[in-house]
Amino acid sequence: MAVYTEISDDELDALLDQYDLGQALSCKGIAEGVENSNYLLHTEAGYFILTLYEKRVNAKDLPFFLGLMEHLAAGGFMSPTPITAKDGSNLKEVAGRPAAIIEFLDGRSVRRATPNHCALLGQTLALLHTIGSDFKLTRSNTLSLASWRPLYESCLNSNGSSLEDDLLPDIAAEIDFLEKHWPNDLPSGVIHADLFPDNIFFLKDRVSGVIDYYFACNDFFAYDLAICLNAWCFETDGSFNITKARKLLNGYREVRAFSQQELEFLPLLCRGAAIRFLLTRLYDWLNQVEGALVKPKDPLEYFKKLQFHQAVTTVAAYGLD
Ligand SMILES: Nc1ncnc2c1ncn2[C@@H]1O[C@H](COP(=O)(O)OP(=O)(O)O)[C@@H](O)[C@H]1O
Ligand SMILES: N[C@@H](CCOP(=O)(O)O)C(=O)O
Repeated sequence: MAVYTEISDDELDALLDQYDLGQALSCKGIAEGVENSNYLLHTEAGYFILTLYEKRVNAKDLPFFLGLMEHLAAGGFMSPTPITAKDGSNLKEVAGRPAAIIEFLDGRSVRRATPNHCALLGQTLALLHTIGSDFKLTRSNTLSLASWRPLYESCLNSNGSSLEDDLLPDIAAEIDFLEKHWPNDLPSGVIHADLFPDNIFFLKDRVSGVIDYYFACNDFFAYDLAICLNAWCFETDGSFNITKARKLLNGYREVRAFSQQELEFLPLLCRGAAIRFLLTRLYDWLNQVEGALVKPKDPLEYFKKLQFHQAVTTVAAYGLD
């Protein structure tokens, strides 16, 4: 359960006094997520998500994240909208943390994605890129290439286990490689940057919600695809499911066409996406927050994904001709 910050009844009442949502009927910590504290808030006006922003979220980025959610929803995308308080703002403070109340979306994330879910994911991602393209605010990707070496170095300085130590030379070599070969001119715009299966809700055969915009930024569209290939197209035994990859990529290009260059760079972008999640997971593994109700994610899973992409030479490995 990701709850780093507890809120008292008085703090909750004081927050709700600032909204037109009536009194709180219940407020329960949510048993998913790793980044922020999330509560399922039930008030006289209905159900909402109360999010308290934690360590990785810089308060100065919140207008970008909350504004993006509003922009996407206004464009017909299935993003929740932040709720506006009586004073017109959508950002408040609770228990010393920045906080927002967000529209609750129906639907469920899938535990075992099928190829059909991957096709819907591809269409949805391309829709997000298209609708997001005229969003006026910008935010650079603070977890891209430039951040990987400092993140790696901070892992070196932690007291890790011998298992992590064994990986470190390979990670260093990979960062060297990525620094030499990372592209600097691919089609770019607003990307989600964390579109894992827990961040999409489905209702029957359609996508009913896309949540968790707290890594969203401006970066290569194809990097977002690389993140999704990693998060959705490997099975629990570590094998790569080429059918899911093909469905994801074909679903995407039904809505937005790839350039030849994007396809050529896809294997490299997948390596970068694997290093990004490997490093943040490793960092979190080595720096667990005492007393927090959260289950850290496995960094090794992303080391194995990295090894798969290191052996890829063309997009044929991802199911494309
Ligand atoms: N708008 C929403 N509607 C319904 N449930 C939500 C919504 N936002 C978050 N949740 C629930 O809260 C969980 C954690 O949210 P998430 O944004 O992924 O947290 P974190 O930022 O910590 O990763 C989700 O898995 C989902 O169960
Ligand atoms: N998706 C990341 C961790 C961030 O999790 P989320 O709860 O914000 O989706 C990972 O798997 O490492």
